[in-house]
Amino acid sequence: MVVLSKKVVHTDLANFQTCKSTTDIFTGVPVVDMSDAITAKKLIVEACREFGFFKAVNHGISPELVAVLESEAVDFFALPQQEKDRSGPASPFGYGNTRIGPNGDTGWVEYLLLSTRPGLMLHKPHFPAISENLWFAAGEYISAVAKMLKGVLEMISGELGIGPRGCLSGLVGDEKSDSCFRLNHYRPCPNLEALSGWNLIGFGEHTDPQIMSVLRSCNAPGLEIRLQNGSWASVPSDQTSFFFSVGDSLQVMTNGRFKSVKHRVVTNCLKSRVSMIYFGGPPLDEKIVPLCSLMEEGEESLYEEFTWSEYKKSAYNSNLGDDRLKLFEKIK
Ligand SMILES: C=C1C[C@]23C[C@@]1(O)CC[C@H]2[C@@]12CC[C@H](O)[C@@](C)(C(=O)O1)[C@H]2[C@@H]3C(=O)O
Ligand SMILES: O=C(O)CCC(=O)C(=O)O
Ligand SMILES: [Fe+2]
Repeated sequence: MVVLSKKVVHTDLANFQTCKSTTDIFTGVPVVDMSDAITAKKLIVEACREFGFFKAVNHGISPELVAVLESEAVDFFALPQQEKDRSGPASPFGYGNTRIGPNGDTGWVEYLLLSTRPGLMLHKPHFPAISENLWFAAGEYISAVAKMLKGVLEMISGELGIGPRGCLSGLVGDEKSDSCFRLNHYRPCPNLEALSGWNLIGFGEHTDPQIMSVLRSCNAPGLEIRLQNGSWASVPSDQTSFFFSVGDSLQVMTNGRFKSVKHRVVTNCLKSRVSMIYFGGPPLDEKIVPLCSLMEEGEESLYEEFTWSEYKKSAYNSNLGDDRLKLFEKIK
């Protein structure tokens, strides 16, 4: 048995944030059956208004496609540290280990962050540790998930009665879209919980800056979302489903009708967790403004006008947990 002394906890793990352990499993995550399109679009809009988050089942994505990518990801993270480091440090793309972003954020996580923009995705020589099989599996997975996300955005615009067709879905999954893809690996962590009642943070609280993110993880717990009442809710893992989160850009495009969801990952001392997230972002020069067909008469934008490129730049100057939209709110 490995005994972890208090001293080790204080020295080796001092750079990582912790949070008070919660044992409650949240049972209120909205579940959307994608095979019933009429009901699905209503539920999606309701969920985006209330939680900025929902789980999609019967989504039609091949489990084999997902399993192959997961297995390639597991093999990648099992490589010797030196080998993985040859594809890093992430800046922002590439292999990263415990450092998140450029401004000193840390987490108990190692990851691979890739751009899905054709030119950047193909910059394989920069990432020598990524095998042909992993590139291929990631490419197939990204195409399938981007298509699913486009479908969800179509449903949202249909349900909200906004047009023209493709005004939302046309922004993601296109050649010019600035989307990215991330594989995260949370190693099992020292059992801090037993020692102190606190857990290590794998990925600190934040909102995603893009339009919508699509997350799939293996059957290991850890993802938490912040509810409107301010409490943290632990999302039960489900490796057969996809979790959709509203990002800051969609909050602006709906003029605050949808709220980007704060989320974080808390580590687990027993199971390692592998997650794969597709962040659907718009083209760099796209203006992020409320969709005019959604605005009621006399309604004003809550935000100053900005492009995705400006927002991204500002995001990369911020820390993970910052309220990034605050800088762009109109002062009343
Ligand atoms: C600390 C940071 C990491 C991040 C860029 C940032 O400066 C603030 C936003 C972070 C985030 C969160 C969602 C995604 O994981 C991500 C890729 C993104 O687009 O914004 C990360 C950025 C990152 O890890 O590079
Ligand atoms: O790994 C996860 O489950 C979530 C990570 C996340 O929120 C992110 O990478 O932006
Ligand atoms: Fe996130």
